[in-house]
Amino acid sequence: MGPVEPADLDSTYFEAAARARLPADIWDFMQGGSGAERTLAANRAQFEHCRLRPRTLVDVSTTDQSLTLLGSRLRTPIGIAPMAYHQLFHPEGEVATARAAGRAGAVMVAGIFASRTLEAIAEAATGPLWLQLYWLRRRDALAAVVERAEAAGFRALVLTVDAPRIGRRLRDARNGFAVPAHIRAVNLDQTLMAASHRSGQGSSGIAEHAREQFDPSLTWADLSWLRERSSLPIVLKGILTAEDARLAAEHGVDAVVVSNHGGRQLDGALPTLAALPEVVAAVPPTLPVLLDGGVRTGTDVALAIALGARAVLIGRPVLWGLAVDGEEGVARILALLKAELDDTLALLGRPRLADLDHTAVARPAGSAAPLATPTPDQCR
Ligand SMILES: Cc1cc2nc3c(=O)[nH]c(=O)nc-3n(C[C@H](O)[C@H](O)[C@H](O)COP(=O)(O)O)c2cc1C
Ligand SMILES: O=C(O)C(=O)c1ccccc1
Repeated sequence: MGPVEPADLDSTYFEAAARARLPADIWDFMQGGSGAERTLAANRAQFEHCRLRPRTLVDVSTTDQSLTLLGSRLRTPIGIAPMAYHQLFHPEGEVATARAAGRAGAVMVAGIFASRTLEAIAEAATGPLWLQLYWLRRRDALAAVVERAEAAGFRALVLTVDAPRIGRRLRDARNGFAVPAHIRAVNLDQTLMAASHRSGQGSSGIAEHAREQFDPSLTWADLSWLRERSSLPIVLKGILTAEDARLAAEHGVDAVVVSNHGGRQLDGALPTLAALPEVVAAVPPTLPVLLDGGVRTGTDVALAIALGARAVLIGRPVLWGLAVDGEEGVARILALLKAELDDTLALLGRPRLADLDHTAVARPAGSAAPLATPTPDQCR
């Protein structure tokens, strides 16, 4: 056998290759964060800051990264975060992403701003699909999408709660970013979408669109509206505090995603890995907590799971893979992350996900002892 494709040794190749292929404004839209991009950087920095405590002389001849999440069997805790308009990155869009997710045995969260129909995505998928929602002023349009998702076989609804409006994305404002006319959020009534395709004054088409169509009056009391319309599990995405985690549990949600939207919403918000322990501590142990934001390696996945996440979602690297080689590119990204996680589990002496607890994480700066219990300041 010859040497392995250097491309498949880590995800940075895909990042560079995607940048070389994409128009500069689409690259900026994808890669960028809000404001000074402090939270975008902090998500990565927090993972860099944490260290693992490997155990030895553990039988790791069999490793296992499979799990059951909201009733679905998954071959990996690494899933695909909801992202708008995959056709910006490849002509097959979400259909290619769904095929790759199925091949990996990974969950895919499709976005309400998907550029392919829910039915086409479901047709292509061979693994579990969840649908992400924004709280639209047009509740009839939201209800229609929920009904179609349920009919198409989607298995959970993921309501994004960190975007009553779009964050100040300076790159998009400078570029006057607008979604190209031929790429459409086909699951929504086109009469609602016009603003997305025009660049606004000192703002992007997406920000203008959200100002028109997103309902910023959403509160906890509105969750019952969604409950009444669907029997699917409900997941809240964008929880960063113990207070909101407690409220989520009290309101009967089925899971939460610790997320700051990949540093694209509130700049200055805390990094997700730092928020994770307090969220985990605030909810019953049976309530799954997921995390996204800056997860780039198998080590990152293991750190998140050790600090209490049941699974992680990957954002931008999936789009790098999609831009580089469609379904095949996404499949390669997922295979790479899974292989890295498999190596991490073996070398860490924790061959199953259930073996990964807070004792696998060291305090920073070389301190050997784990904290007795995970606390909000663990590995800060
Ligand atoms: C291009 C792009 C589009 C996104 N669109 C959505 C969206 O429509 N809905 C949503 O809830 N999150 C959206 N997100 C946020 C992701 O779901 C996720 O929280 C974030 O990308 C995770 O961070 P990471 O990219 O560092 O992995 C988007 C992110 C990117 C990069
Ligand atoms: O959520 C996002 O980050 C995002 O970029 C977006 C895209 C389209 C509509 C709304 C938000």
